[in-house]
Order: sequence, then structure tokens, then C-alpha cells
Amino acid sequence: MINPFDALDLILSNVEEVGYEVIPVFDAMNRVAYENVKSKVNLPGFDNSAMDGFAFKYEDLEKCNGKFQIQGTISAGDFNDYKIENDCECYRIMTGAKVPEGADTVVEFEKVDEKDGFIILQDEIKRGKNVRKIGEDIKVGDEIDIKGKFLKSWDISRLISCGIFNVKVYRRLKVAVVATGDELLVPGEIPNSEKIYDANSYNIKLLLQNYGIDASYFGVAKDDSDEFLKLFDQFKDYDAVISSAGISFGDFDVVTNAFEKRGTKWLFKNVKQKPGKPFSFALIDGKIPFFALPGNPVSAFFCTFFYVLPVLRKMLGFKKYTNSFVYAKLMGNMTKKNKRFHFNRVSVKLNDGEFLAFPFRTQDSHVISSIFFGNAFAVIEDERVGEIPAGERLKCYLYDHESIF
Ligand SMILES: Nc1nc2c(c(=O)[nH]1)N[C@H]1C(S)=C(S)[C@@H](COP(=O)(O)OP(=O)(O)OC[C@H]3O[C@@H](n4cnc5c(N)ncnc54)[C@H](O)[C@@H]3O)O[C@H]1N2
Ligand code: MOO
Repeated sequence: MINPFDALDLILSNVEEVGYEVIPVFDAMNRVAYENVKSKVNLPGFDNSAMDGFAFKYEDLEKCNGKFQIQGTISAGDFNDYKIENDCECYRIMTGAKVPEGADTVVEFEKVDEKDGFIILQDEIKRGKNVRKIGEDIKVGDEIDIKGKFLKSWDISRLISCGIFNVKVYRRLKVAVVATGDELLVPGEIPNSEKIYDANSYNIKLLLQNYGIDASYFGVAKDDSDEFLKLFDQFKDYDAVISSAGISFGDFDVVTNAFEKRGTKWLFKNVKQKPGKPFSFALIDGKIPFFALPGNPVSAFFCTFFYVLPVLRKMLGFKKYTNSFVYAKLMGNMTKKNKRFHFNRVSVKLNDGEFLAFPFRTQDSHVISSIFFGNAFAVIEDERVGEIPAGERLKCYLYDHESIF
């Protein structure tokens, strides 16, 4: 059986980035930039004052004994041609206003004595103080390194400030999500004591929404492989398909049976892991990724987090598409019975600069509370069995970064 890390690498090596589209920058939040861009402007656009004060020529300081005559007032947005024409002249200047020609330093109002149209500097001042230089932040034509970045508000603001109003982004992904199982009810249907709600599909759909993917929910497919096979006509319009359940060894395991009838080969079937052992992967018609997740809600969630999301992030052009992890100190004993890799639900907390991992009381794959309780999957190597004692440091893959604080 393939190990989980090799399985992930194998899928990643079989998918490619999608193409791009050009969209207004205002709509580019949570989209991935397709290429680096060049600034169209200097920032700042001209030498301007960082303070309300007086602008003067630093060279004059000694010969004028720190005393300057005020020539006028310059406000932000005033672009008249002000100039220091003679020795010992200065201008009143406001924050953001253009520094007059010849001046190179600004002293704040509160650091001068002002009288009869003159100022006298009270303290020493450095050359260039309080002047924001043209192009100090970015110059016209400088490259903005955004390729592969998942654009946030501050990135959009950066682009706008650089005069960029249209941006190339990776196109959106079209993903199909389908649950299988005669025992399932579509969320919203009238409760029935013999049936359970499809808890997987919405988790998957909403996890994808974080990346701007509006996945199509195909509802619940019955345990009838001929019926399931009919869906493949529709799947061909998608960039990826995600199913849950019907993938292990049961007589009615519809996904397994449909693939067998269709003659589609799995890249791998089953992974040496818990939760999610039945997880399998194929390329439909040699190109469309098909993620066959197990039905147990914890298994389906783990496989979406560990496999589907990094793979979709790669397809979406993310520069960093892998999951993040920290090493955390285990705060309670755990036991491990089999020789699979375990990804146990823990709640990681940052305490005094140290990550602590509190394990959930049970690690069974049907107990949804464990996902709700935790924020990370702690990895235990395949060969280890028996007690995993408190105090050990474990690699923990975080699925909810904010809750560690
Ligand atoms: N003989 C064997 N049986 C099983 C094995 C095995 O190796 N040999 N593996 C077990 C493991 S591990 C898992 S995990 C499950 C997963 O099997 P399937 O992926 O085929 O899923 P089902 O059997 O159809 O369902 C499992 C479980 O999950 C519930 N379920 C299914 N879909 C949903 C949904 N959308 N929302 C909520 N709950 C769902 C379903 O009712 C079952 O209780 O197989 C073991 N069996
Ligand atoms: O793989 Mo299953 O999710 O171990 O229960």
C-alpha cells in the first residue's frame, strides 16, 4: 500500500496549473496572480514632506545660524513651482506636500521658534530629515513580485497604488462534489431515523470556497454503479471531481464498481493511513483528477485537507501549495494499534512560545466531534505501535491556524 506522502507527491506530479484570465484588480481578492507586474508610477511620486513644518536647504544652516525667512505656505496637492531662490529662505509645508526646489530638509513646527516671518531652529537636525524621496518605496518599471500569490486586500491596495487596474489571474477551477450511499439524505431534507445527512459534501464545498472555488454539488448518488456511470458525461466539463464513500470493499461500493465497469485504472487504491485508508485517485480519461474519498466524515475531511486542497492549490497556481505544520509537545498519552501512518486530531495551542498538542479522547473515523475539537492532524509514523507517551514532539498539520492562539 502506498504511503500518504508518496501518494500526495504522485497526485501532484500528475496535475498542471490552469490558464489565466484578465480581470479588474478590484475583483482580484482571493485569486492567484498569474505573473509579476511592473509599477506604472514612482512611489512616492515626488519628494514630499513627512511632517507639518518648514522646508529649507540644509547647506544654509550654518551660514544662516539656524534662522530662515518664511516665503509662503505649501499645502498637499499644491503643485506650483516653489523654489528656494536665496540663502536663508524656507517655506511652511504640510504633510504630503511637494518639497520646494532647492530644499532638502523639513523641521517640524514644534521644533522652531517662529516670530515676525522668521523661524529659528531650536535643536540640531539631520540632512534630509522628514523628506520622503521620489521612488523610495518603488520606482516606475520596478517589478512587483506577485506571481503565485493568493491576493489579499493589501496586495490589491499595492497594485492600485502602483497604477495597475487590470490583473492576470489563474482562472477559477470547476469542481464537482458528489456523495454516494443509499443511507444518505441531502441536507435540508426531512429527518428520517434510518438515514443520515450527507455531512461530507458541504464540508468539502466550503473548504474549496476559501480558494474562490464555487464547487457544484451533485447531491447524493445512489449505490447503483450504472446510474453513477451516467454522471461521467457531466464530469468531463470539470477540472476535478471529488466523491465520498463507496470506495472500499463492500458489495455496494458504487465508486469502486463504476470504475471497474468503466475500466478506469486507479493511480493508487488505498493508502497506508488512518483516517482515510480507502482513499483512491485516478485521472478520468487520462486527464481529470478524480479524488475518491472514504465516507467516514473524519476520513473525508482529512483526505480533503491533506490531498485535495494542496493539489487544487497547485492547479490554481499557488507558489506555496503545501500544507503548513508545526512541531508540538503532546499533552496526553495516545495509543496506536496498527502499522499505518496516523493523523490524529489534536488541538494545538501556542503557550509561552511553545506549541502544545492536546489529543482528542477518541480517534475513530466516524466521530465528527474530533474535527470540531481539534485544529490539527498530528502525524505518527507507520511502524510505531503501542503507547505514544505525553511529552513527545509531533509534527502537526494545522487546518485552523487562527485557533492556536
Ligand atoms: N472489509 C473492509 N471493510 C472496511 C474497510 C476495510 O479495509 N475492509 N475499511 C474501513 C475503513 S478504514 C473505512 S474509512 C470505511 C470507508 O468506506 P467507504 O469509503 O467505502 O465508505 P462507506 O462504507 O460507504 O461509508 C463509511 C461510513 O461513512 C458514512 N458516510 C458515508 N458518506 C457519508 C456522508 N456523505 N456524510 C456522512 N456520513 C457518511 C456511512 O454511512 C458509513 O457509516 O470502510 C471501512 N470498511
Ligand atoms: O481509514 Mo478509515 O478512515 O481508518 O476509518
